[in-house]
Amino acid sequence: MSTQTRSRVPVTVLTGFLGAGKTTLLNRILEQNRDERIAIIVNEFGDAGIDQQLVIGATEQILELNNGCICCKIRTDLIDTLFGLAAAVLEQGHEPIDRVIIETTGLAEPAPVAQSFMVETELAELYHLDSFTTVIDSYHFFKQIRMHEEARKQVAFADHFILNKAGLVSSGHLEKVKKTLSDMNPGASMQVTDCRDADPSDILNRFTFDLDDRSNLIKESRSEAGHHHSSDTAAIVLRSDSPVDMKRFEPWFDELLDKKGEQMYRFKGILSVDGFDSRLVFQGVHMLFAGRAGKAWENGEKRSSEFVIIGRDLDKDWFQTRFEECCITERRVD
Ligand SMILES: Nc1nc2c(ncn2[C@@H]2O[C@H](COP(=O)(O)OP(=O)(O)OP(=O)(O)O)[C@@H](O)[C@H]2O)c(=O)[nH]1
Repeated sequence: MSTQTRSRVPVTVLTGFLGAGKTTLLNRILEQNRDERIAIIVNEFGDAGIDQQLVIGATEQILELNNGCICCKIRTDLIDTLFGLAAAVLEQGHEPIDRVIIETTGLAEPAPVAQSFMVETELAELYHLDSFTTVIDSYHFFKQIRMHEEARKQVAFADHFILNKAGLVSSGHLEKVKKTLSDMNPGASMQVTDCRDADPSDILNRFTFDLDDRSNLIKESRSEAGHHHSSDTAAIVLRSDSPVDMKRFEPWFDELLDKKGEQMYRFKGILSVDGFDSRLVFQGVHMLFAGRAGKAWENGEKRSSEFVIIGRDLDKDWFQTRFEECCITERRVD
């Protein structure tokens, strides 16, 4: 490793399809590396800032690049953010940061992130791309690579794979996932690790990413005439300031998973539930989901709910109407 390499700030990119386990892995790294000053850059698909609320233990400011995919119009925002971080240290005397971790949206193509470092030579003088770790949802893997070009590109671009959710699949299934990954990207290393227990030293300071090695993929991505997500993929955000009535929400949600689970690639919600003093946080991928009690509402704090769904053929008006029907807009007098 050259002296120049050591003096540059390492940048780790966490990619992986929607719901693969990137935020879980990021939280694990943050919990285990409390001594480091880590700048976190997250970006989300759609107009929703829920991810920021799901990242825990972050000591640093989370820089969010919203309203788009990192590979589309906001690539300039990423470059500006990285220059801004460096300027804060070099020109404004802020304490130096030890590393940057970028968590891309599950629908991001990774090539344009690397391209920023290739094109912006000044950026490459300040930062060193450490690795592109792609988190694999072992359970939904085959469905995702069959249906989504973005998932295939994330596999092709990785220099390291984390095979997550291995506990949800048989050993035979897991072997097939491994074989497919090494056929698709023979050079990348892989490990089977639950993101909740991952050892950050397996992911950070790998310095295995080689820009030259990926230059063909980067060129390919640039030469594609415009970049398109699977045309029917969209994010909808449902909001309400009225408390959610769980007696109405639960049956609707069950019906939703049953009838529209296939179309719902990813969903996350933070709800203000009638009669509960804490937020209800839930999230899922297709038909699999989990919920928990989140942060308590402060006295006098404005309570509201947000439910984000990324999927295909989603009729926003229908979802919003049905969601509002689950909320208590006025007290009924029995
Ligand atoms: N069973 C199981 N669930 C997991 C594991 N890792 C993560 N999850 C769950 O999978 C869901 C998605 O995890 P996230 O870490 O939010 O995934 P993500 O890749 O950040 O999702 P997006 O940012 O929406 O693309 C959450 O409900 C997690 O609790 C795992 O190893 N096993």
